[in-house]
Amino acid sequence: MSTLLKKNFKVGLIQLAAGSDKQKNLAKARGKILEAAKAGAQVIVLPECFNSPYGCQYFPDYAEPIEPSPPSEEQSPSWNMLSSAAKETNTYVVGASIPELSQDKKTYYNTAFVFNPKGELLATHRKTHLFDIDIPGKIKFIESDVLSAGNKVTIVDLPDYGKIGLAICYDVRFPEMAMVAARKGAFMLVYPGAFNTTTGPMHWTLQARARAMDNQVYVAMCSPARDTTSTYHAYGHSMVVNPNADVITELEEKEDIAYADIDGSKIDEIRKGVPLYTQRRFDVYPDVSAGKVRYEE
Ligand SMILES: O=C(O)CCC(=O)C(=O)O
Repeated sequence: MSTLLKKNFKVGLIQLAAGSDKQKNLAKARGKILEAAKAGAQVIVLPECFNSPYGCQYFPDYAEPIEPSPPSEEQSPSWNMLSSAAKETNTYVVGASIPELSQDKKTYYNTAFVFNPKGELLATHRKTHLFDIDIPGKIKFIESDVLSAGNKVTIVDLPDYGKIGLAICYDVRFPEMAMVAARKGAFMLVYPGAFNTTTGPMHWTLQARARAMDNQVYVAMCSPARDTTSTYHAYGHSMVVNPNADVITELEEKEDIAYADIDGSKIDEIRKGVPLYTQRRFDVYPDVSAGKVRYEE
């Protein structure tokens, strides 16, 4: 019996390319959830922006209101597909993410959902750090032109397994979020994310391994597949990293599903060998997970 994980399980990361037809994107995502469940995955993750192409110009057209909850099929076909696929496959589904339209219809967010095997919503995470970057000659992307930011660290208790930390893409670059989730007991950090062909080769694997190494937890990064006919070229390379910061599964750039066994004893073994959790010096520096942290679990 492990300290953080009640039961070992298989995670499945679905790397798919979303095109311009939302209905087709949802049907494809649903089919892949069924496929992953059939292959034995008990926790299934979709990539950032799975119902729409990735880009500020698309978000308003593909956005769905999810409040009041539960939204009707007409209001949010994406929410309803995720809920019914989780129920049908008896799995946890991290349905991440879609552009969300706020209830007052004034604000857009980039929002991920977690459903339990009964199809009930356990949590939502609104991307907290918006992807506003400008690397001259390479990539400029200003998500805040259209989206607003979420305002919390999200920790989700999966009753069969334990707690996961959930954040989206650019959020991975802010180690404080990961630290808060890990120190509050998360065994795995899940990041649906659409890095690109500039920042992906530079930092995708490094970020995943760094968050795993610093926190001695599993890290799951789930990307869209690369579509070179689209306006944004996703990096792909969905991967799972273990608590020793080893990449234990990694895809290429095309559509595929990555599977990995999540084993609680591995976390205990790594933490026993390198006992960071008993060696931290909060008398020398502050504990970012203590004091004023806005989080939800
Ligand atoms: O951090 C990066 O390099 C990419 C982030 C990104 O693509 C996103 O937040 O959607």
